[in-house]
Amino acid sequence: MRIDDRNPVSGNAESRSTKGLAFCAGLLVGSLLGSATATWSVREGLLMAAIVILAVIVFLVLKRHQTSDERLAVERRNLSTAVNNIPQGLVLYDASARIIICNRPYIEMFGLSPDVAKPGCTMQRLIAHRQETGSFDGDVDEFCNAIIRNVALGKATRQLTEAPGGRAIEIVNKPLPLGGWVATIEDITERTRADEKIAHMAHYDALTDLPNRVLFRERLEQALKAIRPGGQLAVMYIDIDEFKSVNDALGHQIGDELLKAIAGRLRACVKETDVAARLGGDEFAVIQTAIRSHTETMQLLAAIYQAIREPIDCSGHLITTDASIGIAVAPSDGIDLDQLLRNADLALYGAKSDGRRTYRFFEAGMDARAKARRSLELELRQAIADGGFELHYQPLLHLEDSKVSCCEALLRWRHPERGTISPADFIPVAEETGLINDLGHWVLNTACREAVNWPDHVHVAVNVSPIQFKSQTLALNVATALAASGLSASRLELEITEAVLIRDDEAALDILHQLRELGVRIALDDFGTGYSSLSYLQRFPFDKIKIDRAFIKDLAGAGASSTIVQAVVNIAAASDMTTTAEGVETEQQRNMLRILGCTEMQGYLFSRPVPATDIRKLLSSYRERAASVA
Ligand SMILES: Nc1nc2c(ncn2[C@@H]2O[C@H](COP(=O)(O)O[C@H]3[C@@H](O)[C@H](n4cnc5c(=O)[nH]c(N)nc54)O[C@@H]3COP(=O)(O)O)[C@@H](O)[C@H]2O)c(=O)[nH]1
Repeated sequence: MRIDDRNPVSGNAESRSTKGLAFCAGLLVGSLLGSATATWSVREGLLMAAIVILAVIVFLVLKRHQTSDERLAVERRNLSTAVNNIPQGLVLYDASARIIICNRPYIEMFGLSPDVAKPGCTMQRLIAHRQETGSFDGDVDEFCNAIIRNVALGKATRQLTEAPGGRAIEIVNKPLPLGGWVATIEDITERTRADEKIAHMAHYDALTDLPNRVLFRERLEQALKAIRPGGQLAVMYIDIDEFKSVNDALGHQIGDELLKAIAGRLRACVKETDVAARLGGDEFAVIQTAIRSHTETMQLLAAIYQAIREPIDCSGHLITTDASIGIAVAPSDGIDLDQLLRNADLALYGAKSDGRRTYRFFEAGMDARAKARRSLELELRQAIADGGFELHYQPLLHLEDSKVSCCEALLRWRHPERGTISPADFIPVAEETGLINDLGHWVLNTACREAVNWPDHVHVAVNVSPIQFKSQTLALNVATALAASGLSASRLELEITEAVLIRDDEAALDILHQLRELGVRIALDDFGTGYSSLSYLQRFPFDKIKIDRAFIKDLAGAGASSTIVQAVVNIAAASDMTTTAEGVETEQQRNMLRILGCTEMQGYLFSRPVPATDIRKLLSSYRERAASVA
């Protein structure tokens, strides 16, 4: 490429000194010739001397010129190297909009001909050449005139344009103090991509590529502003139930896969104008816009539940999942962004409090309930610290001979103001907060210590929450409680619900086997509620099935309860499991259970749960009592 051949460094100083030297030489020769009035030989000598001096001066002048030219050539080369090696394109225009310098990066950036983009070329011609070669799309004169106008006003301009290959180019034109201007041209493709990437990262979740909380709020803000009179939008907060247990049991990689799959399914559920976002962890959210009726929100909810509940294959693990969803609708539940979100959150809290796997629309009063629950949590912590709990025991009887075979330990909270609080009210809060681990530990130790006082053949049953199965120390705690109390392992029965086995939870199964190896008995509690899949019975060889009291209540009715109880009894017997009927309140129920072949009964018919002192008295006299009720 040829850049400006003219020397960017001024040559005036050089020529001034050369002229001075020649002037001095002329004066000297003139004065020598003028004063040559003496003899010829003298004149001849003087002439020779003058010639010699002149020759020396001419030599010196020429030498000086040569040195100056060489220096200028070096400077020109240096300048050329410098301007051609900066990463930016550079064009220096003079005041008449002609190129003084046009560097190589500029020519290469736009794929131009060096024969056109060279010193002396006008800006119009250069831009016209860019148009011919496809790197300029627009009106050449209009473009050039706009820059020239701004330069005349002393104003810098900045333009973004596209170079061949789709690269992003930024052109900055800066007027120079002595006229003309410099145009710097930078390929900002990578910088633009990096900026776009940073902007994307700031607004999208890295794992699922769904909008994150920041973008979710922005979109909600826009959607709220866009609500027309009579229009509505719904905000859904979606919490994946028991996600943590998947992470804990199967590892974070599987957890991530699950979240990605759920994100994909949510994305597929919403329409283009809606938003599906991941707010963090297992929290997702949806904005449903332009709703015309409540039915539309119900339809979207149904679609979301169907999508989430469909089993998901994560690296060979078929995971069944579920969700709690809280919904707030604008404008009825609030038109202010934060208020609407607070209400959706309260609705979610309501769904979780009602046992999860369900949805709740925001209702006035939810705030008060949430506050009450929070204060319950604080009081629960205090009660654990103060020892505000006690265990009651409810006997289980052999249906055959009415002998007490076991007593179930049932937790009671003696609240200083509210009296005894039912475990049904505080166990869910204890599970949510993780306090169940401390409580469960206390129950286990207290029950074992109590049971050593009972007749040897009477077992003690202790409820174990699914949350306790997430702790790696459950089997160790059980072993310690047995050792500390001296209770034989075979007298301890642990009651678990199917929630422990609801996932493909190998870790929970491992713990069950560890417990079995200790010699304790494992009972499947509340059978008949929830999914009640018979596959749970195949996955672990339980010692006992406790049939939920809902079936016992309807035993004498026209429904299918007795058929179901019979089926469970048969399945259990075939696998050497015993059966306990829960909630037996009448003689009729007891008689039917005997006929159906059930092993044990538990219920108010024989005894309500009673304090430890009462159970001791009851056990010491149970022979007589058994005889009297038989
Ligand atoms: N993880 C733990 N859970 C516990 C613990 N202690 C109790 N619980 C669970 O709380 C739920 C409610 O228990 P509770 O209010 O004690 O109710 C028990 C009995 O009182 C009740 N029952 C017994 N017989 C009858 C009857 O004839 N009729 C009737 N209406 N109710 C009756 O049943 C509850 C025992 O149920 P189960 O555990 O399924 O055998 C309850 O789910 C407890 O499990 C604890 O320490 N840890």
